[in-house]
Amino acid sequence: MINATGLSKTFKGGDVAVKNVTMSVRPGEIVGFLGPNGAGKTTTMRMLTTLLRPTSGTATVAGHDLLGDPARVRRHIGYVSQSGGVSPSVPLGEELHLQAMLYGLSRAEASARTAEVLAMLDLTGMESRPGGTLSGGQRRRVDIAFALPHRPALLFLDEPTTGLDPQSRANLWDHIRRLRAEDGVTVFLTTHYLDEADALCDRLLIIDHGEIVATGSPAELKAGGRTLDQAFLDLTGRSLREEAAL
Ligand SMILES: Nc1ncnc2c1ncn2[C@@H]1O[C@H](COP(=O)(O)OP(=O)(O)OP(=O)(O)O)[C@@H](O)[C@H]1O
Repeated sequence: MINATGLSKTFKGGDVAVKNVTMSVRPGEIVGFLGPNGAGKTTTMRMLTTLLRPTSGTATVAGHDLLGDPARVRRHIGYVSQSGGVSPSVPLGEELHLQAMLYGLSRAEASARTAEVLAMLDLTGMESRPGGTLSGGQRRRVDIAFALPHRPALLFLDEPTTGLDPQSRANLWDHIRRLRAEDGVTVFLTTHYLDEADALCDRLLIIDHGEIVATGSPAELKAGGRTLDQAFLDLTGRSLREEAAL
């Protein structure tokens, strides 16, 4: 579903954010992308979702060439950014319907798909609620709903549960698992929560200073009786990244 070879990104001014990343995600997997602050997760995700052009490297995403055919890649993926995109004042049913039409669905198809997507995220009956009236957990479910009208095969989630309480996080994990089980959606997500990576993901990729430093299932990374937190710190060190960057 994702095959990337040698992906790199150097920003203007010479900041090398991602160095020679080679990775793959198989159809139907839920893969977690972990790394300290500033490690290169969002930059990699933005390249894989066509939002940022790699400085070098190639990738196939959802069956299409990232650099040669980005429009087709976009048609087959969904992307939920860290900040989401729910309007605080527009009723969410209206906004989702509009979103579906922007993806090219007819008015009737958009209505049917809106109802379907709201049901998938347990939001049925909330169509008339503006985003500003929703709880944090509901808002994240709406963010995901907005990424689904065109039935993407691959969903990118950038820190989907940051700021949610434990109940809302567990609830969102259930929804992500359901998307995979019932619709066959492959999921690639970033997270700083290692319990989330452990509970939700089939496989983890760990990035540090722009390079992949480990890959494996949670069980593989915990081999030798380590917790995932210990494994993460062993692989990426204990220095504080934000302070180091100052
Ligand atoms: N537009 C930009 N211009 C210059 N440097 C950038 C830009 N965007 C990101 N960077 C730098 O690239 C590096 C990787 O950033 P990125 O946002 O990908 O990290 P991250 O792993 O997603 O971090 P976090 O966990 O804090 O979200 C950082 O050093 C960051 O400062």
